Amino acid sequence: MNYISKLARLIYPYKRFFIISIISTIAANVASLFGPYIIRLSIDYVQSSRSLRMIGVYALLLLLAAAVEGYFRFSTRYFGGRVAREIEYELRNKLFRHLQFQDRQFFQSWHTGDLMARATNDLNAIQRSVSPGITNLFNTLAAFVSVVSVMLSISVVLTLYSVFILPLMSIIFIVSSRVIERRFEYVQSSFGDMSTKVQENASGVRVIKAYAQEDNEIKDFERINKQYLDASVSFIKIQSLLWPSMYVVAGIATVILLFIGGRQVIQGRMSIGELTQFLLYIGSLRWPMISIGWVVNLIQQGAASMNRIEQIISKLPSIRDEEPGLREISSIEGEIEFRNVSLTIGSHKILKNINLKVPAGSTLGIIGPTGSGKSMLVSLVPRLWDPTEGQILIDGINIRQIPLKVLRKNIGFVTQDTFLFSDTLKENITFGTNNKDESLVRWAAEVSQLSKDVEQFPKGYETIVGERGVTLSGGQKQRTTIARAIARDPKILILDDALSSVDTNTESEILKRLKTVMQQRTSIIVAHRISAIQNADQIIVLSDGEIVEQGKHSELLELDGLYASIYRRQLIAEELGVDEADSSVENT
Ligand SMILES: Nc1ncnc2c1ncn2[C@@H]1O[C@H](COP(=O)(O)OP(=O)(O)OP(=O)(O)O)[C@@H](O)[C@H]1O
Repeated sequence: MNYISKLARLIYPYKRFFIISIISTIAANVASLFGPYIIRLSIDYVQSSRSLRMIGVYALLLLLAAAVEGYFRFSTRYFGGRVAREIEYELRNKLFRHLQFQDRQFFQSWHTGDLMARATNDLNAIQRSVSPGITNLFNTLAAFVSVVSVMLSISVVLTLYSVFILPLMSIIFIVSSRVIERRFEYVQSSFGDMSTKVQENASGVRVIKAYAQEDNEIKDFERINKQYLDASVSFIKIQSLLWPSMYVVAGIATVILLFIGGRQVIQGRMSIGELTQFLLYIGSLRWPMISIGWVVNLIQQGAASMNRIEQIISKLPSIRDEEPGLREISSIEGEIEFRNVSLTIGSHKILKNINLKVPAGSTLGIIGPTGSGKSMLVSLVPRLWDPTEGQILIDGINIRQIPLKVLRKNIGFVTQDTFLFSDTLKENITFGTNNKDESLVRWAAEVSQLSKDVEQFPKGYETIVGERGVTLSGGQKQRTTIARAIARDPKILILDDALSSVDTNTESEILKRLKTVMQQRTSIIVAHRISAIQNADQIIVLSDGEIVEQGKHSELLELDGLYASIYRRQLIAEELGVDEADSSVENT
């Protein structure tokens, strides 16, 4: 579908405003015919009567014509602009909705800055293509029809000359708009690179400072900013060249018409007033003719931007509810089964033939060297990824048949990388639930052992945590995210290395409380420390994407394999008084 028909569909819901804008354009152009006509009358009057008596009347008429035209120009812009803004608003909401439902793979391949550029500059370009773009197209049409018909009534010869010269302006604009378009696209993509850089620097400021990389970052930013500057300069260069060339063409047109028209006046075939009126009409056609090219340019920019927006909007998330087969399920019990599950990304086999059953209400512990696939395995349960082979069942139902909303509503997932919103602690804890009760917040914070820290905060749960929680310690952030997961009252709780930043005492306090809370629920705990999972009903040891050992703590110790060796190392580390949990797993 071409861009104009896409725009027509977008404009349709606001057709009333759009039609008012078009009618106003026509009215404004008709009103604009009166000014030159009144001037002609006044010139001819002065010339023939040699008196200024009627000039006051003509001046008043001129003012009246200008006021009427002004009113309709306002109405054209207001209603046209309103339609364009409404369309921009709709598209921005649509874009945001789409982004919300995209999967992780999508965000891996798109940079934030690029997405930001699309949500701002590109939507703005689409808006401008409607108004002043499309509205100006109607203005040109109305101006051309009304002015040329009056010009014809004054002098056919002069009109024919004008009709040949004036389109030159549009042609120059259209030819150069191709170059403008290319340069504009480059400006847009440079802007995207620059936004990405600023955004990454703002969120990664701690790392940059810790590695003393400020100078390098500044240099790198200056390079990207320079690229943006160069792109913008080359864009404005061609744009600035354009206008003088337009005025040259307009000047030539006036000279030719003055010459031919002058001769007609001398020959008595035309009055001075008529020639003036004619020249004024030519002047008033200058902008509508130029604007044809400008409008083509705006529409091309809008079309390019629409393509960029559609690249996102048309992309269906690969993880979504798939009819048919979707079951009407409103709640789950929590039994989880992995059946021959494998996950391959690119050519990397991340999980290999996982078979595992976690009964409802039980606890599964997962341990294994770093990169062995623990996080990937647990992220399959809320369908953050889908397995490439095999299936995952909850209560015996393939999770692809469970509505995503129901599935995720029943899962409390504490991810490895803690993310907090720059809001209050209370809002962060109740993020996943509509229940904002103080008692719920206190209870969740008590279970996650955050409450004692909050007592020290002057504003308690109303404390703003700063962007991504910068004002909290790593352990406090982790415990806030645990509280957030518990506050949802989930049937399945997944802690992905969520106890790594708390000391072993706090860890055991949290686990003790969780045990009571999670009595009727299923828990999956991914950890590097054996202490976090040793009381689990079942433990699996992952290595290179495979389950290499499975059983209870005592059984795994008896097996004397990978698990037992991790355990021995951690015992030694504990005796030595160092927390070597992570390296023990890795070194094993
Ligand atoms: N988003 C991703 N895209 C592609 N590959 C990924 C992605 N995330 C992880 N991997 C790969 O999958 C493998 C398993 O990663 P995973 O995060 O599950 O390991 P892990 O056992 O949780 O490690 P750790 O203990 O360090 O958290 C790794 O080799 C990693 O490179």
